[in-house]
Amino acid sequence: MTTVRMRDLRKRFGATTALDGLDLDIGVGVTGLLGPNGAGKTTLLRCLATALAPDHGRIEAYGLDPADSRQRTALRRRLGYLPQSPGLYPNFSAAALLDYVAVLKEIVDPAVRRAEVRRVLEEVGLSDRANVKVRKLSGGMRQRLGVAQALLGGPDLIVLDEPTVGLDPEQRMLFRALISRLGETRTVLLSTHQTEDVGALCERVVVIRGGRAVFAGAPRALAQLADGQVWRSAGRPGGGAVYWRTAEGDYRTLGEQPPDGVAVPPSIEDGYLKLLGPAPAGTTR
Ligand SMILES: Nc1ncnc2c1ncn2[C@@H]1O[C@H](COP(=O)(O)OP(=O)(O)OP(=O)(O)O)[C@@H](O)[C@H]1O
Repeated sequence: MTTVRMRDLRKRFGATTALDGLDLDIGVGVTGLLGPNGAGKTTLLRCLATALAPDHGRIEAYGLDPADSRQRTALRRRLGYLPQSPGLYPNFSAAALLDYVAVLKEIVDPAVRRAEVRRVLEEVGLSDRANVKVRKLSGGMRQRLGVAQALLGGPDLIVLDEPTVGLDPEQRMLFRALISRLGETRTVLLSTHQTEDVGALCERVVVIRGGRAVFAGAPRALAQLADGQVWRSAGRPGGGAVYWRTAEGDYRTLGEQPPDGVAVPPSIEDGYLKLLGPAPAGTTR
C-alpha cells in the first residue's frame, strides 16, 4: 500500500538545483535512499519531514498534504525524523533530552512520557546511559539517541538521514533488527551510503542522482543491473573496468571480462555503480 506520494518535487538553493522534478511512491516497509554526495537525499528527506517546503510539486503522506498548515501539523504528529545533524543539547542527559523532545511531541502526561522515554532508550540499547550527559556519549551512542528521539510517540512515518553513521558492527546489527521490526507496520525511509544496509534491511531501494529518482525497486533488481558484468580472475584485468585485488589474491572486476575472468553474482554496489555510469577505466578501489 502506498503511504507517501511525491510528484514533480523541485527545490533550488540559489543557483543549485537540489531536487529536479522528483517523483516517488513509497509504502509500509523499509525503503533505502542511495545516491552520490549532493544528489538531493537530505533535501528530499527534509521536505518529507516538513522541515523544508519544496519550491514546486506535491507531497502526500498518509493522505496529508504538508503544504496545508493544518495537515502539516497532523502529519508532524505521525512523523519521527532523524536529521543529518540532529544537534542534541550537550548538557542534557539522554533521558532529559528525550523527555524534552517528548514534550515537544505533545506527550503531556508525565507518567506516559517517562514510560515512553524508557521504551525508546531500551529500543536503541541505551537504557544504561539514561543519566549520562549527551556530551559524554560516544558518537555512535549519540546517533542511537538521535534514532530514539525519532521513535518517541510511535510514529507511522519514520524518516532517518544516515542513521547508521558511526555505529559499530554490533550496534549496526541491533539497529537493523530494530528498523526491520518497525518496517513491519510503518513506513520507514532512510538514506545511507552503506549498500550492505540496503541489502540487509530494505525491501525497496531508490537511487537519486541530480535531484531525480533514477531507480526504484528491490535491492536484488538493482544488483541485477550489473548481471554478467562482474568477474573474478587470477590475472590483472586490462582497461575499461573497475577492479580491485581481493583478500584471496585474485581480482574482482566490474566491466569488461578479463581474459581469464569467471562471472560472479553482482552485488548491490555493482548495480549501483553500473547505474550511475562508468567509473574511470582501469581504476582500482
Ligand atoms: N541549505 C542549503 N543551501 C545551499 N545549498 C544547499 C542547501 N542544502 C543543500 N544544498 C545543495 O543542494 C544539493 C543537494 O544537497 P543534499 O544535502 O540534499 O544532498 P545529499 O544527497 O544529501 O548529499 P550527501 O550524500 O553529501 O549528504 C547540494 O549541491 C547541496 O550543496
